[in-house]
Amino acid sequence: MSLLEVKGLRRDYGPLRAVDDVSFSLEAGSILGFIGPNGAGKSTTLRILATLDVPTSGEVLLDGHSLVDAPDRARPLIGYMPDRYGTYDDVTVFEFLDFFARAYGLKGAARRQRVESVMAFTGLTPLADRLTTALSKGMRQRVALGRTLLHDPSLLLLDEPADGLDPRARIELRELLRALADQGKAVIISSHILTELAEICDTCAIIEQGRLLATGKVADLLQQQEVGAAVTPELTVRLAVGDAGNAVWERAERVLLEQPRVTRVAREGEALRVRLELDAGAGPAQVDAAAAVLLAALVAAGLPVCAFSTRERNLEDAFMTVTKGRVA
Ligand SMILES: Nc1ncnc2c1ncn2[C@@H]1O[C@H](COP(=O)(O)OP(=O)(O)OP(=O)(O)O)[C@@H](O)[C@H]1O
Repeated sequence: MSLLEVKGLRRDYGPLRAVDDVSFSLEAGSILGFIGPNGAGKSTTLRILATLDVPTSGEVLLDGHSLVDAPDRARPLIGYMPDRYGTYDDVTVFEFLDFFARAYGLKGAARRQRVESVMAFTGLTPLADRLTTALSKGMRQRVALGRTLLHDPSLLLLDEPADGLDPRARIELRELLRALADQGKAVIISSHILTELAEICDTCAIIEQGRLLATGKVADLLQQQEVGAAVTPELTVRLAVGDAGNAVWERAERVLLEQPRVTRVAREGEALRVRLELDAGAGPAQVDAAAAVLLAALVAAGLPVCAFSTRERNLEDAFMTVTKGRVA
């Protein structure tokens, strides 16, 4: 049996079905990305998994304990970080974590040791005596993550933890989450920042309007979406235009739009983004062949191509295909 089993979860708010027949399972040591646009039902699902809300119907088993029938048994196994978390005024990082360690019933030397080990893991030790209100968002978020780790839970539920973090803090968060998974914890992380989840997660669940549209390993999800759906790779073309101006860019756009597989050309700063449409099931070889035709056409027209690259299909493309582009 998996560490977490979610079966037919539903949550109605009056006439609104916020979560609609959601089922998935999660193994210890793995990271699941929960992707969906605003209002998709991510927070509601995570709140139910955190035992802060009860489902209208369905069942959740955590290590065999029902979250619905025996939430008290399951709670010690859960660490939950909501999308909005606060800290207290006039409290240092150490005091904040120590306060929650007391709340978890840790005592004496064991408590101090636990707080110190959580601070060391999250890189907060040098900031132990800083007021939490004086920290950057990335550091405050680490304090919040540290708080969820104090009782050494088996399942971590992190609601949009990467939201508002700068790129460096995101990379550091990713490394922390990977280390936690390596310790055997199961992690669910929700986000609408798709590309970032692709690098963090082992598996992904795409949710929209309360329903799971696709679940699976990130690599399988990408491959599945390519089978049966038209493949729409993008190319980036840069021209050594210098001061010659718009005429050259416009000529390049015209040449590209005359090519059979090109569906869209857009100028983005000093580059052209070119969208191709290939037949269902097309692979990297077909993308390369189509790209070679375009490059030859540009060069034959005497255009000064200085860079030309294809973009790999990523999780964002899979998401757009699954949701049929209804959401951004
Ligand atoms: N307590 C509530 N009462 C009524 N409706 C609610 C309640 N909580 C959530 N909803 C509605 O349920 C739907 C799902 O909301 P939820 O917060 O789970 O989405 P989400 O995917 O987490 O989105 P976001 O990224 O915006 O937080 C939304 O339509 C929301 O308005």
